[in-house]
Amino acid sequence: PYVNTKDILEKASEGFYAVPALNINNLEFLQAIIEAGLEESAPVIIETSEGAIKYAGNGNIMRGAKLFVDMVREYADTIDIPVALHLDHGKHFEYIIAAIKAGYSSVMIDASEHNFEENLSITKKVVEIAHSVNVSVEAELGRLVGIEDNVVVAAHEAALVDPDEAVEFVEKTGVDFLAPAIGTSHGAFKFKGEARLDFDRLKKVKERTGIPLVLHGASSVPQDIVELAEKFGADFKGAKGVPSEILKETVKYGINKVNTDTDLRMAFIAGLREFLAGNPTEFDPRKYFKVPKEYVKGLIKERMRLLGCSNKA
Ligand SMILES: O=C(COP(=O)(O)O)N(O)CCCOP(=O)(O)O
Ligand SMILES: [Zn+2]
Repeated sequence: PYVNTKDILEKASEGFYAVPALNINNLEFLQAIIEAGLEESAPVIIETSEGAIKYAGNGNIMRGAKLFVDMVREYADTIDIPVALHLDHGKHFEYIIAAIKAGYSSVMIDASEHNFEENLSITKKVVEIAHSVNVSVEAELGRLVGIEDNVVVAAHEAALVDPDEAVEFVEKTGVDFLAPAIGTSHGAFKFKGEARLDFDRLKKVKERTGIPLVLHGASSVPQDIVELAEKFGADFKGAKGVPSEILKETVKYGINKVNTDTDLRMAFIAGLREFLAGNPTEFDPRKYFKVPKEYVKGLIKERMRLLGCSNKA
């Protein structure tokens, strides 16, 4: 069934596990995600960024949002695992309102580049609107910056979440789940040196707010996938993600939604490059997208098990 993201995440928070939030831009990634959820009997959170909505709607925001709601609802209403659709990194009202109008389960208002007061007032406004039509809301405190080479430069320190602000922020905005910046960053090149996240801040935010928490920039960038893609012509030199054991630690300290996009992209491109190299005569997308989808599905199933949401549907 199609559910509210908040329902999935409150169960995860109570059960001390996490659910991957999986980004889509097209049909194939959605298919891989749904199949993985069914095979793992796990709850599924699908999310689309503003860029994905623009891409699917060819620039028409309402069309893009409606396309994703229709695709996801058609699947969700015909299977027995809970499925939610979330707007990821909503920064502009036209996307946030379009997502709410189209029928998204939840929206993120990402006002983290503003100062605390402005982030708070913008988030409060979105929560009032979204809650009036039973849509749940995610917000972000602090900014996504890698903790470079173990030296947490003062500037980065300032970018990380301030646990003292988190309580006031959650109380005054009524936000349903929160993304505290603890040292991750988007993409495949997250750390130059050793991967390090600020668990101390994470623990404090969880203790003080008690609400479901979100980790952005959480992809692991598995080396075997990187090597497979490079074997068939990719150049991902220096790619490094969040090691699995560190990801597991974040769940222990209160993370319940784990944003995962880069890993899906890496699995897909590795599978696609491998298949195309071995099948020069193939030109049917239903054939040449099959192996990439299998790689994406396999990675998602592993991640569901790592995060503890398998058999939690
Ligand atoms: O936190 C993440 C993904 O983190 P990852 O890169 O570690 O997978 N996300 O919110 C996904 C952001 C995708 O945005 P866009 O479609 O504009 O590229
Ligand atoms: Zn993100």
